Amino acid sequence: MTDKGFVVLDNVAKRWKGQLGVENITLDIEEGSFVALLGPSGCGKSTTLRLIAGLEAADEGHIIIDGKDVTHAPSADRNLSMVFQSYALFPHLSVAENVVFGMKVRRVSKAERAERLARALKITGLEGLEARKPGELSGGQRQRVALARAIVAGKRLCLMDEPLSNLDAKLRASVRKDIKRLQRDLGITVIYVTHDQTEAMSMADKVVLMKSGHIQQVGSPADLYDRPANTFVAEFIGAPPMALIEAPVIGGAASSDILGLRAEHVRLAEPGAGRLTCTVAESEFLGAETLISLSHPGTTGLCVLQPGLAPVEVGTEVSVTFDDRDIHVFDSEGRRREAV
Ligand SMILES: Nc1ncnc2c1ncn2[C@@H]1O[C@H](COP(=O)(O)OP(=O)(O)OP(=O)(O)O)[C@@H](O)[C@H]1O
Repeated sequence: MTDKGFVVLDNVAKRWKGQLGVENITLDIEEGSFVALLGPSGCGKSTTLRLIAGLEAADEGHIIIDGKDVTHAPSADRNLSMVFQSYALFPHLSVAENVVFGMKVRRVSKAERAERLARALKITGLEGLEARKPGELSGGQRQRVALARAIVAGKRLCLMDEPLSNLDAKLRASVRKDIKRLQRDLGITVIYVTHDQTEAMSMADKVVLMKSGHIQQVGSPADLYDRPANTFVAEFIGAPPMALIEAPVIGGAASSDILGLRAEHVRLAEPGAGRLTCTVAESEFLGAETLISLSHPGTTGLCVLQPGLAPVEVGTEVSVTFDDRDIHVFDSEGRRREAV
């Protein structure tokens, strides 16, 4: 275990009546970084966040925040703020009252409240809206109020659980940028739960990808994309996900290895001149390019990207090729063969 990180989880586990929440969670989070907990529904993201927040008690392991063992400390003693997907705003209070509410409870002086409120409203672009009630705001504005409330708390650690999930795609993209900018400008540490890989990949310095209560890989977005630790990571990260191919399909020799290929590394070849002959299963025009999905026995998710609108008919045969250096190799258990 290292004691260097700002937030350290050492072999943390949580179970309910024997049912697994999370297990073997070991993390070392640097101060000032943006860490995304990513994974499919039920993988343990929220449980991990709630353990850090002190909303759940760990059954095993230790949680350290800013050098202090808080494993058994109540939430209020952990010196952090939280933002949830539900906004959790008081409907009968104005924007300003919602933002300063926590400070009032903590008996922060009136002058300081006013100063921190003005700063938070400016940072979140809510100036002029302070007298409105949450019901008179858009979803994005409400989410900004929740962010402003977390900012005025002035904590160095902010935990966010799917804060954008109630917003439409366009708003999500813009609030995503706001959150990232805020985190950078304020220099705070953010631990952010999401099931959306675009959100995690675009915002985080470090992504923690989870599955069934266990961490699969911790790394930068580029690490996860370029050097997935196993086939789960390979198929979870990237749109389209990495194609998986049984080794004998292209290798000739019988092997239980699984090979991975990203769409951008697959090229169309002259008929019969490529390494695989596949059938076009689907062709999707995405605007700048066309995503052509291919079917071939022993492969899943094989596809090729063509610039612009590619005139390829579903059901036709195409030959594809790729370079050996772009092939990822996983063993029969799905683990990456080279060190990650
Ligand atoms: N209070 C609880 N009692 C029993 N089991 C729970 C409880 N909270 C969570 N779990 C279980 O723990 C596992 C992890 O749940 P968790 O909510 O952390 O997942 P998640 O990745 O955040 O999922 P989602 O994206 O759907 O919110 C799940 O199997 C869930 O059913």
